[in-house]
Amino acid sequence: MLASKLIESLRFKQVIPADYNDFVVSTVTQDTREVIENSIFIAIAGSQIDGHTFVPDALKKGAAMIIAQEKVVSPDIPVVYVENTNRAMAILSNKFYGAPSEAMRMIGVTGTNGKTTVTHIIEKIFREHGEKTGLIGTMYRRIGDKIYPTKNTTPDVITLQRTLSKMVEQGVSSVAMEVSSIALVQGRVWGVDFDIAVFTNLTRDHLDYHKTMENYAHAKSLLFSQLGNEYKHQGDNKVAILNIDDPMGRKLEEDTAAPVLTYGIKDNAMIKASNVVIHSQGTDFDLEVFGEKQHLKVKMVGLFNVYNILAAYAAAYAAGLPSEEIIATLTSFKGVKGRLQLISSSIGISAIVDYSHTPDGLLNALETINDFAQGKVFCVIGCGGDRDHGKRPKMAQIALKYSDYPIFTSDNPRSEEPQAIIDDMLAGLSIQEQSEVQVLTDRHAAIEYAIKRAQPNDIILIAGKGHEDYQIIKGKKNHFDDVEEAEKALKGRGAI
Ligand SMILES: CC(=O)N[C@H]1[C@@H](OP(=O)(O)OP(=O)(O)OC[C@H]2O[C@@H](n3ccc(=O)[nH]c3=O)[C@H](O)[C@@H]2O)O[C@H](CO)[C@@H](O)[C@@H]1O[C@H](C)C(=O)N[C@@H](C)C(=O)N[C@H](CCC(=O)O)C(=O)O
Ligand SMILES: Nc1ncnc2c1ncn2[C@@H]1O[C@H](COP(=O)(O)OP(=O)(O)OP(=O)(O)O)[C@@H](O)[C@H]1O
Ligand SMILES: N[C@H](CCC[C@H](N)C(=O)O)C(=O)O
Ligand SMILES: [Mg+2]
Repeated sequence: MLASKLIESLRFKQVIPADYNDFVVSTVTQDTREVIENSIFIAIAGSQIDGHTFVPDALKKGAAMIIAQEKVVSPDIPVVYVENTNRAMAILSNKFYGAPSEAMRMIGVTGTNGKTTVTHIIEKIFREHGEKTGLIGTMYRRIGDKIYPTKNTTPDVITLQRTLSKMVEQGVSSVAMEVSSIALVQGRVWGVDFDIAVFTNLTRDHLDYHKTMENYAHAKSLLFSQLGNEYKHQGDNKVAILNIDDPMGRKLEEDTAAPVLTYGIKDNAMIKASNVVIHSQGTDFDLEVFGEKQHLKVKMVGLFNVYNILAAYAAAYAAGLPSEEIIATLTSFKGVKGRLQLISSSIGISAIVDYSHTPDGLLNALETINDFAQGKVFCVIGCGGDRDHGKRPKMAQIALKYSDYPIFTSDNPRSEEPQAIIDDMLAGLSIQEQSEVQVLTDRHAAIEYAIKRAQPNDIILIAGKGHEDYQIIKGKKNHFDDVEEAEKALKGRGAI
């Protein structure tokens, strides 16, 4: 595509010089490490560094045009000045990659907890329906069966549009995508034409970034306020899917211009679960769709997973898939790696690896385990470094209240001192309560300690890291896998 054609999509701009030599754009990028001959380099004011300082680097590597919002010195190539380079980046990358989201059914899932789980269930439903699917989220980007690594839950807008265009090329028709609050604020999904937007829940997380719960809630609401405002194509069928047991779900009903499909357990939702019975191997409940009831036995455990299942059902229902087909997938779905992942053993001691790294996630995981535990419950828990400090004392209180043996350890301390993070956790407890906690900064030692002390029928929840196969200590990333650690420790006790 010619540069002049591409930048036509930026309505308000100043191009200096106006009479530049046109060229065929090789790529659009915000990162000088990706600049090649004839690239357009977009300078972004980041949280660490100002991308405008990389302009000389971009020139050296062959950039042929710069998009900037601050004055830059570029004697040889044209500079396009815009008000906001983040917005320009969203517009340009969408156009450069041929607006791929418009060619597929896009399902965006937002909320504090459950995004990864819900997107995986949705993906599975559309796959079993016979479609080629795409998945974008915390664990990876997946096109059909091929997995690509990811840095962010919701990628930057260029990586996102590039991924979507690859999906279109490869025949993907439905995409399930996690949309994080941070991505919404940073405009990483501007220009993405969502058909279905799903809200799971809102509880405390990411306050290091958003500062207040109001900002955090506003961020989540952006997915819904962006939905359904333009009914530009005939047959446009936008739907907002909302958990109305969460006050934020009710609020979003007012924010969105799209038709709403509600789900929940407590209130009178359109898609509703009742008579929920949780056991260690699964959950039974009645699914009511507009009043029509049927009994379901699913393999996923826990009340929160009933919410995740309702959300996924609603998304597939909104897309017009037959109910029997959706239910067939829901009842066979075994769950997602690192989400209440059970490691049972021949000695009757079980470990459960779960990605609960928020107060609400931890509370849900422990309440679920307490529902079916026959013996004692151990809880190995730490909190991530360089993240919201406020959640640390809260998670400590929950671990103490809902487990018999809380063991405080490290999650990913990142740049922080491991003991300092644990001290923040302990600060949430009284002196008496602190004496009831075992502290072992080394996560390997903490898991081993819990498994060594456990008796048959006891359950050890290893919380916070789920699918992660690494641990970041003092900025260094080492291999670490909670499931492997649990299996090793169980073997050490004679389990086969
Ligand atoms: C705080 C934050 O959101 N940071 C994101 C942001 O980076 P940044 O603003 O810090 O960028 P920067 O390092 O200051 O660089 C500024 C600019 O200079 C450019 N640059 C930089 C170096 C260089 O040599 N050349 C160059 O051109 C960069 O490409 C960038 O355009 O933009 C980057 C590209 O889009 C993101 O990868 C990065 O996410 C970092 C890795 C991160 O940890 N983000 C977390 C907080 C996050 O986004 N989490 C959410 C939620 C997770 C969940 O709940 O599941 C997520 O969606 O992942
Ligand atoms: N609907 C839910 N409500 C509350 N807690 C949940 C729900 N679903 C999952 N959880 C808990 O939260 C943890 C994370 O789940 P999941 O990975 O699906 O969420 P996520 O929103 O993708 O999280 P992240 O923002 O970290 O990517 C799970 O391990 C579980 O303990
Ligand atoms: N998406 C979340 C994941 C946290 C996982 C936890 N293990 C940690 O490292 O804090 C974040 O980046 O805040
Ligand atoms: Mg996720």
